[in-house]
Amino acid sequence: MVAAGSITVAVRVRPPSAWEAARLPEPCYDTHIHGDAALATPVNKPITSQSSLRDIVQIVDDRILTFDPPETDRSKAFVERGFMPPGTKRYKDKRFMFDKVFGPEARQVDVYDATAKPLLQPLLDGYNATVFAYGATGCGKTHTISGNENDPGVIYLTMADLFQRIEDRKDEYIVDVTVTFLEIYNEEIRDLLAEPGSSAPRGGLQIREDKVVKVAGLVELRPKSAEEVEKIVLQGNSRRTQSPTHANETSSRSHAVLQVHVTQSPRTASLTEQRTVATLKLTRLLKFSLGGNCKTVMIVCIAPTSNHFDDTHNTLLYADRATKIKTKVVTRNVVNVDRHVGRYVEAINRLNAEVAELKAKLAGKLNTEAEIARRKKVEAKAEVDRARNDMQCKAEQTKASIADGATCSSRIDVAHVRLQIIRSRLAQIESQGNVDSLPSDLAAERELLLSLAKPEEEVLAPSSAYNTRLQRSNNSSNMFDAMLRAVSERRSDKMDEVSIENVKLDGRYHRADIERVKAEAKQEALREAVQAQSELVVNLVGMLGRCNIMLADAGRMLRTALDEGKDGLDGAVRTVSSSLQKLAQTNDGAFTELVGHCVSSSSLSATRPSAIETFSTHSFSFTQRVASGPIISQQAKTKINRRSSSYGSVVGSPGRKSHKNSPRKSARNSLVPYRRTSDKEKEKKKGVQWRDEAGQGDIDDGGLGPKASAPCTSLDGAEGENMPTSSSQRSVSRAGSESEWEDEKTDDNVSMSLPSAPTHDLSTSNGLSGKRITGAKRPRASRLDPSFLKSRGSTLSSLAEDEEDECLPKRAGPLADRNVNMGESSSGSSISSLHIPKGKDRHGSPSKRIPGTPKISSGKGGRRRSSIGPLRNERARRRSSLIPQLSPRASDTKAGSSSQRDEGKLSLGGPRRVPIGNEDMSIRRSPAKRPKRMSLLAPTKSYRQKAVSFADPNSSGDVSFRGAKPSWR
Ligand SMILES: Nc1ncnc2c1ncn2[C@@H]1O[C@H](COP(=O)(O)OP(=O)(O)OP(=O)(O)O)[C@@H](O)[C@H]1O
Repeated sequence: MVAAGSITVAVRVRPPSAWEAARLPEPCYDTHIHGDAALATPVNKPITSQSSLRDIVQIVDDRILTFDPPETDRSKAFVERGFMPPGTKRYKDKRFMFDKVFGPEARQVDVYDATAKPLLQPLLDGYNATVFAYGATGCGKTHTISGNENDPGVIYLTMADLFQRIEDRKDEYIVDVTVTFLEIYNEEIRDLLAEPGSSAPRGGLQIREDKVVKVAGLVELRPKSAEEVEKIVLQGNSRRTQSPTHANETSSRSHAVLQVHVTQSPRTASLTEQRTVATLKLTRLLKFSLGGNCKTVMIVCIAPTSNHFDDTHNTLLYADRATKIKTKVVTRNVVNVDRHVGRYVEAINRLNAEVAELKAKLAGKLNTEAEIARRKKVEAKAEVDRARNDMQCKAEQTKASIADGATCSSRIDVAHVRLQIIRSRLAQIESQGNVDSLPSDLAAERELLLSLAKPEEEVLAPSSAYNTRLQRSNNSSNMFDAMLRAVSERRSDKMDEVSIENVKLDGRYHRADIERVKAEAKQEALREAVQAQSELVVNLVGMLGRCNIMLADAGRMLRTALDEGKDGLDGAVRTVSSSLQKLAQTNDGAFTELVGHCVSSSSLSATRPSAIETFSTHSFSFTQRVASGPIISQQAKTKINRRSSSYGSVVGSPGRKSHKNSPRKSARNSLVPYRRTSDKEKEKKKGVQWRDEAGQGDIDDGGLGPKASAPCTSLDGAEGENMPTSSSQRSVSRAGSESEWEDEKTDDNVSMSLPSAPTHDLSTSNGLSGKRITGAKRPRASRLDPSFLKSRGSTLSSLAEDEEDECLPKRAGPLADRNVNMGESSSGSSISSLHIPKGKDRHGSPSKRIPGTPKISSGKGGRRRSSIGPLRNERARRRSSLIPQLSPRASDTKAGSSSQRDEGKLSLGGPRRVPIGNEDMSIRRSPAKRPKRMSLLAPTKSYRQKAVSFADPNSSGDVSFRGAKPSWR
């Protein structure tokens, strides 16, 4: 409800017409009006005496005007009004104030904005509104309300604005607009929208007044736009009754009323519909529109010149009085329409249509939302795929480089470790005095170590290829990390949280994958290094072991020859010399291949002290286990370190007290890192079993007796009684004793220190399995016995004969030559020995026992177990320390019998007798037996495939290491 108020009164002063302008004394207006109502440029004409008109309206501001203002020029005032007695008011000089005053220059839209426009919103809210023009003839009412095509008036501007607002609220309301247009002339009402010629009631249309004033029979039109309304108005105006007046050639002689009915109802209609009804437009007819329940605007039109002096004066007086009119409270026209049952169908249909319309809108909206969600999903997936591809491509690009870097890193680490150990040993050597005066062996070792260090130093050099590749790899790794970071943290409006998380996860996966590749590359590089190192160790151990055998045999041979007298000494010396020379050459070959340097060139200078004279023991110890195996307890380690001063103790072993008395055992233990404590008892037991089973056999101790030290001589050939008792010396004996190469098989010491290393086929060596005589305290058959060597093809003899025997295949490599005691002996020794009749050699000649060699006993009572036979009896076999074997099967233990031995036909199938030696052993008991032997000396299958034999094809057991060339650099 709008509070009570008054009629809004606005005054519009039209410009002077052309006629008026011609009679005005001076160009006091910017524009003037021609007879056709067009504005014309004023003519600057001088004030003349013919000027008969004057301006009677002076606009003070937008709300105040002065009617008939006084003339400031007194002479001119006298001319205009003549003599006026004193006290008489020559001019009206009356000031009026209205709600709005428009001057002649005001545009149509200015008038609309200040008058009709404020009524639109109340109209749509259900309030009545009326805009009407008031004024004398020819003062501009029609121009203001209707206007013309070129300058539409308030009606057009109002309707245009109304339809626009209806359009804006059409989703909420149903708005119905109807228009009627009538004129009132001579108290008769004529329908201006009725077609010409249509019948009209005599005396005009009738006004019926109930709650509202209505004209019966009026044509109602429903325009949909302002343009339609404009056409309606122009057409209606053309049908108005016109008659020229003195002031207006086209003067409308009637009052025209354009009524616009706006009915508005909400779209959510119910059984009771609430409608707002409002009516807009004009003049006398509008009883309820002027002083009733209506918001009214009166536009007062006046002429500016004295030609309409009285009309203007009266109009202003009337308008001034209109401002004093107080309207009653304006209420909103709300009508509750109770529908008739018959209209329910209409309402339902409308509602159904509305529901369908809303459903369609909702479906469209849902479809749109679904489409948007789908599109976002596709875009997010594309973004994720792009990120994944970026990471995948980069990972593929850099994986190889990063893996290569990891390999280089491992190799550099290995070189570090190697170089550290080499330098440590060098420091030990050099701490023993001036390098120029070092004994020849130390000097040779030093030179070897220097050569060994050289490639490692090259690897560690900052400009080395490994370091360069490592640096390159680090760069690639850094770039890869940066790329992962960038992609993982890439922000895109197209990706949701899940997509971002997926990309991050993918980044973490690639990072982990790269780490896996690096770890695998490192592991592989380290594995290769360990493999190369293991092969080297195995090869060197084999080579060194054989050297020791050679040296021990040489010492023994010389001692024996010395005991026999001068005749034998010369031959022995020559043999030993030749063999040692050969040994040194082959070792040099091996060293040259291994480290690129041989030991005999510079270190053996005449100025240096001879190693033979100066050597006492090896001065360094091994602190690392070479082989894998059970972890040695700290206590055991302590013992090892305390004891392991021997060059020969290449493998740490738990110390045992029995080593003091059994250097061979210590040697065995040095290759067996783990033994159970029960071994001790078994060793004792085995010591008893050295006698033959009949208890009649002599233990061939070489005359030294049970208390003699092992015949494992030191390098200077010292015999057991001269063996050092210190731990280091014992170690030397452990390494240097031939007996340590004997095969010892016990049930509980099968674990070996080098179980997986590709071992050379030492089992094929004639001396290690079949010919070695076990028993640390037993003097064994000397291989230096010329006849023995000749007949058995033993080490030194074979080497000595190598020079003469051109038929022997040449060793292709230095490491192959480390089988210095193989050669032809392996091919025939064990086999031929099997059938040696008692007292005869392999060629059937009567065997001649050489002093110092074990007796080959014959007969029951006097038979001695041969310590040099290709096959050993049970005791000998059980003491084979270097050849771990599986426990002999029961069948093996049953196969042999004392009777067989009594007959001198020692069978491979004898009790606990295991054939060790040539693979092509013709009397091999059973092929199925051989794979059972887990001998260190038995090559693994893979190694066999790699190995190439350079031995006599007949000596199938002589498998050299040529094929297993060390590659640890
Ligand atoms: N503001 C104005 N600007 C320009 N021309 C105007 C203006 N007002 C009126 N006129 C011109 O004056 C003349 C008379 O105007 P109009 O016909 O509107 O008068 P009226 O008040 O309607 O007269 P009647 O009552 O006789 O019909 C017309 O030619 C019209 O074009």
